[in-house]
Amino acid sequence: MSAKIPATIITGFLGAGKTTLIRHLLETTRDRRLALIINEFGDVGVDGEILRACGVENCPEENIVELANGCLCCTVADDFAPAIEALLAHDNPPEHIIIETSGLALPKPLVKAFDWPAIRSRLTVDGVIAVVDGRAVAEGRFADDLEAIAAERAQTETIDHDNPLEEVFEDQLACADLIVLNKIDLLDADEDAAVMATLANGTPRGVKVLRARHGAVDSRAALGLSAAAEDDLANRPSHHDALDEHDHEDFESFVVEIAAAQDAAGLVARLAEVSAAHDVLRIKGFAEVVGKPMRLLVQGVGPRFQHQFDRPWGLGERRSSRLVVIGRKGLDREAIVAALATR
Ligand SMILES: Nc1nc2c(ncn2[C@@H]2O[C@H](COP(=O)(O)OP(=O)(O)OP(=O)(O)O)[C@@H](O)[C@H]2O)c(=O)[nH]1
Repeated sequence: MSAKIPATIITGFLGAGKTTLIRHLLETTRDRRLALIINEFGDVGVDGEILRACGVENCPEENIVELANGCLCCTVADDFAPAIEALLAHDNPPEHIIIETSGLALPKPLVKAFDWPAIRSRLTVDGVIAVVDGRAVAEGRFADDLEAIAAERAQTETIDHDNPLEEVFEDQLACADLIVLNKIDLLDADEDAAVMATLANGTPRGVKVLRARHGAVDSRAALGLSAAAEDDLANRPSHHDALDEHDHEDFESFVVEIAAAQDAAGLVARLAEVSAAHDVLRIKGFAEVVGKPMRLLVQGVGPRFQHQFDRPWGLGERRSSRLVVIGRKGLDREAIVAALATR
């Protein structure tokens, strides 16, 4: 039998920089044919679009698969396994598969899926990479007490689920074989040192941390870890170990279509305002700006927004402004839609 194909699972909280890291890996990995499986929360394929736009030779379009129906780990039989089958059936099957999980997904159930006979016989988890938003951690948004949690976890089977955001973040770190501390350009030296210390305390297995700006890590350090994570599940504690199925109900997303914006800066200011007022975690999508031949890519992570014109609208392409909004369960959808509709 031929050797198993390695798969790298990229996890990381919403907006941490997973897509940016993958883009960098696509552009800098020359020695093997890659495939991508992208799992997004919400049904606007923003990450898929960004990655397809790279147009790299060693990862042709037919090797980029988007699975937008819910979380990969819950749709293994229906979506994930068939997607793998299809990729491996290509004339030139990939030599390495990169899987981007949605920012709210727990990585461990996906690693477990590699234990399925049909997958296990052909693939192995080369490594789980957790991308960390350095700015968010510096602001104490996810990592105040990783050490305490690790200690508590060692003593008790389960921990009360009173903060799902932290749980997702901690599960991602606990499952990682490599941590990429991203967005260090947004940290001063003291913050950088503090975040590094927090991560060192919060990773039980002494996992290596690579620091990065815009996901720029050496692909030789990120791919080829040979971790065989599917054989090492016991060392990857999860808040959800006691549950058969994890719950996705803590978060929700919806897509909102708005009118063309008068100008890009105005649109972004409005989005930032709405995001802050309604405690939105993530907004991303493409928008039309009146009089502009190019479409605008808009990305917000909490209060920080970025925008750029990413490509011209195609001939005959319907110009629209569709944004996916992601937040904790209970988002005031009506109010958000109404606020975004205001010009
Ligand atoms: N300043 C700064 N911004 C970054 C860096 N890396 C990524 N970003 C920006 O952060 C935003 C989110 O990046 P993505 O790569 O889309 O993050 P993601 O983890 O794929 O997001 P989801 O798939 O929505 O969870 C984008 O606007 C990026 O341009 C970085 O190192 N520094």
